[in-house]
Amino acid sequence: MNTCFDDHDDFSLDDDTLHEECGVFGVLGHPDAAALTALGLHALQHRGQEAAGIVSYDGQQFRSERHLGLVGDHYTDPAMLESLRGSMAMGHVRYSTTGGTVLRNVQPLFAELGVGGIAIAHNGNFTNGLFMRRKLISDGAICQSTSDTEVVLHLIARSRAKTSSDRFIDAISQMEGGYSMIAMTRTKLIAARDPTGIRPLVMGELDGKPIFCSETCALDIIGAKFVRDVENGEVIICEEQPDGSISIDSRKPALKQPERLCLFEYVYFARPDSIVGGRNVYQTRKNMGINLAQEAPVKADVVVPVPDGGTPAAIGYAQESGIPFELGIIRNHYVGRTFIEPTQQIRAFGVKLKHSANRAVISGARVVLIDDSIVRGTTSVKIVQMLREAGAKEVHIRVASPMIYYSDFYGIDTPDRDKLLANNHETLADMCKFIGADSLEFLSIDGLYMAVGGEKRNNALPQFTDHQFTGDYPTRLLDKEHEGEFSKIELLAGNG
Ligand SMILES: O=P(O)(O)OC[C@H]1O[C@H](OP(=O)(O)OP(=O)(O)O)[C@H](O)[C@@H]1O
Ligand SMILES: NC(=O)CC[C@H](N)C(=O)O
Repeated sequence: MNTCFDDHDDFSLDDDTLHEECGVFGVLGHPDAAALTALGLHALQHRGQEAAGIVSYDGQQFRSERHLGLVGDHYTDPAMLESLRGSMAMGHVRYSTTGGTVLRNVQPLFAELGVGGIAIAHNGNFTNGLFMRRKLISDGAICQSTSDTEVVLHLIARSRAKTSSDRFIDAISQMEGGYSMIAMTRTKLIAARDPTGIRPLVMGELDGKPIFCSETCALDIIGAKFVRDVENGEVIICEEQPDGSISIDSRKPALKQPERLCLFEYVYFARPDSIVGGRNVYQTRKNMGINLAQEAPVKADVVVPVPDGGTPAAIGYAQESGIPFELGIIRNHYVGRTFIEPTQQIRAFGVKLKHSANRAVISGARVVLIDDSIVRGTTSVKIVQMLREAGAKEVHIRVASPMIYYSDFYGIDTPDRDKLLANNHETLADMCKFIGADSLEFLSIDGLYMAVGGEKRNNALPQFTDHQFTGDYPTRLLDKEHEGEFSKIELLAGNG
């Protein structure tokens, strides 16, 4: 993870890591707006651990706190929450996809415009962000960050539309890629989801006041009710009226397209207790395990998950196969997610810090090891070795998603294609040999679709965004097509 230096703060589209996503939260009309936002962000922490920010509006002025680090590192301080006064607040937890981990890129981003102040927060990644940025800069724009999200602020500033919400709509209509966004003006809280609906965004309600957030787990933590998903291509504008009531206006500026939510939300990103696209994530992961047991059975003594990601699928596999589920690997919870570390060397070390074998279960056993996904294979190699050292007789790996062949450009930021295990090896047998397992099988794409949506993939009109597995990108990839042209831009060194 880069913390402050600009040699990492560039515009390269591919790096070595498979990043998380971001999480967004916003609330209007509640006296404890900032505290609710801090709690919501805490529930969304799994979506991004680099930085967290909150912006509030107290009727007179906007207040902002943006910090590198975890929500709990900063927003548990009562004085800090006290300073974020006002009944409207929004926040963001970040995992960078465009622009490094430096303070200037921490969201929400804020700008003072002709129409008043506006703050924006973004989960996703624009596939024409660098292209638009170059256009804006040549037109005189002065960029303060290296994040793709800032482009939206410039487009709002330049829009000829009259109201701030119309300007926001005008701005996002020019953007392509994946985005779930929240924006806040002096009077309005706005939520928007890209036309394909790649990233999730839900609407909730607490004491009659609207809330928007990336996942329902952020509603649960504050005791808010789930109202509905923000639809793909929808912009919802909430405004406090003089009598204290809140108007809610739904607009559909984009041409209607079928929704294609990203399958990786179900495979890995979303919290298991969240309801994403109307489906309980835990249940979809269990289904993946059930389908995997049907597709790739094996004779074994125990089903062992790679915790935490592999646990729900392992429960499903065990139930379907009749092989007992055991916690054969114990996870140290004081280590974060491992595939987000910057270098392969540190990653390898991280896996050891994180998992240890439970010898009492493993010794002398034929193990079916279940993981949710294999990206580079780092985790699998280490864990197989660890299980063998703990005395496992056989180790059979079963992966609850298909092989990953393609990079992501919508907010996950997968490693270069040549670092993906499936691209580095000709055959399944080669992969298995590299990992050191006795056998290796992946869930089929139809098995994954069935687990999530109950139907096989409709190849003519796929129900989900699944480019990691299929190479079928639901939007143009303009920045990728012009990749070489964006690499070097001068930037001020330092953290601010
Ligand atoms: O093949 P690799 O490059 O090693 O990446 C894949 C691994 O990374 C993820 O787990 P992560 O370490 O993020 O932990 P989690 O399951 O606890 O979230 C995923 O669940 C796999 O175990
Ligand atoms: N992972 C994300 O959703 C990142 C949002 C935005 N593209 C950023 O880099 O800040």
